[in-house]
Amino acid sequence: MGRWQDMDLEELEEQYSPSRWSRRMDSESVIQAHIDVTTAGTQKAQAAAHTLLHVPYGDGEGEKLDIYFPVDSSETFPVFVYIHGGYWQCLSKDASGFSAPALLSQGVAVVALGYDIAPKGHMDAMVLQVRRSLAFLVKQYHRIRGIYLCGHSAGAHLAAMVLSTDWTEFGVVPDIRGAVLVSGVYDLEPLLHTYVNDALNMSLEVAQRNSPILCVTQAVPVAASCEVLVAVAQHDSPEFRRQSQEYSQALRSAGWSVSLLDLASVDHFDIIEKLSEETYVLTQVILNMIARS
Ligand SMILES: N[C@@H](CC(=O)c1ccccc1NC=O)C(=O)O
Repeated sequence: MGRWQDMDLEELEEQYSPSRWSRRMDSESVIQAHIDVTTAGTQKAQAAAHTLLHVPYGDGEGEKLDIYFPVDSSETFPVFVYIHGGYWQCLSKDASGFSAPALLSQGVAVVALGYDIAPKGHMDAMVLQVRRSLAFLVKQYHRIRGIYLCGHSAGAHLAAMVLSTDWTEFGVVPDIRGAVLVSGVYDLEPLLHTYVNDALNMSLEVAQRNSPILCVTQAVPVAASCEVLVAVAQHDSPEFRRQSQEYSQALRSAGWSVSLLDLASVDHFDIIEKLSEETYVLTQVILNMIARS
């Protein structure tokens, strides 16, 4: 595979269309199945768990989050914060609670973040929203014992941007002990030339200042205690796989503690859907990460 700069537009669009790389279903079906499975999984989780839904973390309509409490929530508990994907233009927190059953049973709370997707939301605003939602959480809930961030696809991009946050203006430094970045995009520039940018309407400047690979911060002692897991699917496109490799390397070079997880036999969608299963390798890796720190 050549450099993205040398690809023609058709090839670039193919590389940045995750659904075309699934071996399970055709493009349209795999996206529909993803929406169906994550929505149904979230409804099931909400029916079974003690929850606080639609908690506002700001004044905006889309600035809401859902909290799923673990079975025994009398003490402090670790919190798994999930940021959904959908190329910053689809999906919502209402399809973001499917991992809760597997985590709640192990004493981990789950928070599903909402943010304003495009065309209402702009890239700068989405990044600010997820940062503010974390500041809100730690100010509001004192029973949090460590935050474990997780994002899928576009959500992994937003989670990665959280890692490069200068918290001074937020009045609080969240205790982020782990980050699980699943099938993400860390350099937005190639997207400028694809259909993905039709709704986002990013300029080169916006794409660059919101590209995690261009704003990797030197790991400070507090960040060194934060473990980063960059996960990518065997059936992600070569460009998605390259982005994960390059971003994990960039973080490592800056002193972060990073593991690159190349997950076999999954694609861009079931790599995250399977977090509903307790025995799935990524679920186990996340639970181990939380248990260790
Ligand atoms: N049009 C895209 C859709 C897509 O990328 C997507 C759909 C649902 C959830 C996550 C996605 N990818 C990244 O955020 C595709 O071809 O797969």
